[in-house]
Amino acid sequence: MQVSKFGGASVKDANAVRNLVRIVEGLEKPLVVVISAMGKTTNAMEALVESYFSGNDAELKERFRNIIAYHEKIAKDLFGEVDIPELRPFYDCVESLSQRLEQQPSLHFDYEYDQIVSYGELFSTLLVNAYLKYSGIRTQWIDVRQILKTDDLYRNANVDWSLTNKLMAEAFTFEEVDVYVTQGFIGGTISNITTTLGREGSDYTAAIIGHVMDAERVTVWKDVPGVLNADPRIFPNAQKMDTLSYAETIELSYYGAQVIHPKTLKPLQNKQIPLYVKSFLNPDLPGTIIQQEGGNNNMPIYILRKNQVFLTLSPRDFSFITEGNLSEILAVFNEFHVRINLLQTSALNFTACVDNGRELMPLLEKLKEQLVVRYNDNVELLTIRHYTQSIIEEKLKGRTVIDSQITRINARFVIKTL
Ligand SMILES: Nc1ncnc2c1ncn2[C@@H]1O[C@H](COP(=O)(O)OP(=O)(O)O)[C@@H](O)[C@H]1O
Ligand SMILES: N[C@@H](CC(=O)OP(=O)(O)O)C(=O)O
Repeated sequence: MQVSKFGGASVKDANAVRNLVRIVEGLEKPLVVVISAMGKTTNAMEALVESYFSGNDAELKERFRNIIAYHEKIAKDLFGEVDIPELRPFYDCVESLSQRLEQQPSLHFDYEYDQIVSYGELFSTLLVNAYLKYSGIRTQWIDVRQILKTDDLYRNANVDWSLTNKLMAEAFTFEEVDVYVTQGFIGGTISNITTTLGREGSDYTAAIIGHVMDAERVTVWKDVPGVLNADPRIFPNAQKMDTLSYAETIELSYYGAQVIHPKTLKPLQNKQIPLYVKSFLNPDLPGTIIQQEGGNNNMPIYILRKNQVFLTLSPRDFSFITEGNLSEILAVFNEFHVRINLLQTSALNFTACVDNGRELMPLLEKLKEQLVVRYNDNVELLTIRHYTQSIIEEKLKGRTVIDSQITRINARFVIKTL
């Protein structure tokens, strides 16, 4: 069997869904199709959670209406009308979200987040499944929360592999079914409480299913021709790489190349399942193949992480940074779920480049209890893999460098945002 994952951009409107159906028609069966929320729905869902949590009722209602109207328009464009039995499951799901939003939130933000944001994937899979069926494909919709089991670390849940193995093998039998349609990004605890796997986690879901079901291959369908040596939105001359090793790809995603979620590679590498990154705009093109032995090219690769904050922490009493206080500082970052993208230490300073998210301010408050905290926001982190001196000079021309870290393969620079 195979697994194909379609991200938000590939289901952003009715034409995109029709294109997905054409691709699915052409793919070898049996097949599991993993789908993300439509377009930018997860961002809209996050905004909905903010309104819900802050108790802003007017804003909540407005945001809810907009999300439903967006999905309804896609349904209307696909089916011509919305009052049809095929769309019943979708409307039941809308009703269930509406009822949840009527209730008072608990005090647990991450829990509430997962319960609400997960509707993005439920809506998209219900609509796409209805349209695949309507187009004559033998599909079945699967609620992934019943078979992808996790712990209850909301917003960043960990997979329970043995339970997931058992439940997926029981669910994906392919009896009178050619294509299962299921959700990326979300899972469920053993008590059936919804969890999520971390933003952009649908690639990871495809890899989990591929691993558990011993898939021949996993394909992620993107709006780019494959993995490029840079983000084409930032570096327009970016070139596609035909093959990559798992190891090189995991490095790229670790440093922040948005195209693949970093957790995706391990489940595939462990079973030597090839990962294809292909364009849903040009499905006949070969894309990038990621497997054990990738191409042996040393093409320079550029990864720019935007919206970073550069932190400098120093002990209050001039005591120097030791292994002991280092481990305490790192434990605080871990506790607040703030990922360190670049780390350096000196006698008196601990410096780190981190994402500028909602967890940052509470983290800084906690660190200030023990340390002097200084920070510089509005910075970016540029990583150049397989660099040369002339490439560094070219890319840093006119930029203010705040910090740098150079190893044999990577040159990394914290630079001021232009
Ligand atoms: N090295 C890269 N190669 C290809 N695309 C990249 C790279 N780095 C960043 N991107 C961006 O990743 C986007 C695709 O990934 P993503 O938005 O996560 O897709 P999806 O939401 O469909 O899974 C592209 O539109 C591209 O702008
Ligand atoms: N919808 C989720 C999961 C995801 O992976 O989406 P996409 O495949 O569109 O990046 C998110 O936006 O985080």
